[in-house]
Amino acid sequence: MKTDPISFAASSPMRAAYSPLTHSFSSFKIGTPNLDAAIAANNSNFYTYELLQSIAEWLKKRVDIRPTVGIICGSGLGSLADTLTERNTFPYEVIPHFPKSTVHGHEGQLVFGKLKGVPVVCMQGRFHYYEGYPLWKCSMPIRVMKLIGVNQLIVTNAAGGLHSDYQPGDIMIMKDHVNLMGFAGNNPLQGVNEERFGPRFIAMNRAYDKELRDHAKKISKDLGIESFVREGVYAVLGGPNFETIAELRLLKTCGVDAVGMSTVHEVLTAHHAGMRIFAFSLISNKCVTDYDDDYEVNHAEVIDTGKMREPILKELVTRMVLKMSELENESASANNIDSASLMFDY
Ligand SMILES: O=P(O)(O)O[C@H]1O[C@H](CO)[C@@H](O)[C@H]1O
Ligand SMILES: Nc1nc2[nH]cnc2c(=O)[nH]1
Repeated sequence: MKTDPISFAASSPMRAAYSPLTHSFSSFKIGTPNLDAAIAANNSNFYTYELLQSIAEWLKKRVDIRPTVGIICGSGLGSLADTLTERNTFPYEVIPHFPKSTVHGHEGQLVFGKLKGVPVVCMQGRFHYYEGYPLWKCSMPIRVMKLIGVNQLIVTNAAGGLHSDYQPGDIMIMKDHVNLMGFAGNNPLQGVNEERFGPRFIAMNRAYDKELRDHAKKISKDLGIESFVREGVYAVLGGPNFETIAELRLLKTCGVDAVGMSTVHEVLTAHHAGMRIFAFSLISNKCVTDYDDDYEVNHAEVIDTGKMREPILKELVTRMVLKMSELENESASANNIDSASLMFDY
């Protein structure tokens, strides 16, 4: 049986309707006046598997490169995509059904190309909840990437440094997150589950791949940048305002090291789809937790820190992509050996 939202709604005696206003689903009994029209209108806001497949096919028809690694560029980090060769760029507004990027420092385009010969696809600009998009819409490109063949994802963001030792310009490898929006009942995986991507309930303790984190630490040593590479916990808030002092003090007592307004919805969607994930924050500003401190964070500073760290981040991401490609080749040949030995067993 198909499990996409529209066929589910059509086959269920109770029907689920999505409200774009509250970003929530509600159930109605069949026979409610105007229900079919309401369902059609509301569900047209939800991407079915088939619609996502059609977006992936649209892209595949226009580009020869078949990437297995995806990269999401955070605020001020879009230049990571400039390193790509054999580039093929699609502004979001030309891709069918894609939202538009509205934030300064997010170019708003999908870039296919090669990094030192490895095929990759880059989101040069992402979607945030505060732009007015529900989380499932913000993370839709991850599912499109999956359907194109991406199974490893590098997620980057700019974040405020809450940990007392963190300085602007530090790089924090994400080992975990606190999903504050999820605490409040807002999650990109809400609604009818699409089993073709992943199961209804997912464990999160291994979402941030340990092996990839270890490789990133090793690469940081090789690059001589280990003195400003940290490992920590990121918390997501809805934004667009930066945090109050009281909020930051609360988060600090909860073990949060860095604060941002993105990434978690993408990680949830990617992990649900079985992707291997490496994520890091560029600490773009300090978080003020002292009422006597007059410093005020601003978005321009966030972007400037990204520019300042551009060369080293490009190098880190390039080396991680090469490592991820190597790991994938190793696991592909291990699988071939496994299936060959199975053939002998029989
Ligand atoms: O998380 P990214 O997209 O890097 O951007 C971060 O920077 C912006 C605030 O300056 C917010 O969008 C925050 O989430
Ligand atoms: N929420 C939040 N997001 C950010 N993005 C960059 N800096 C910050 C910050 O201090 N707080």
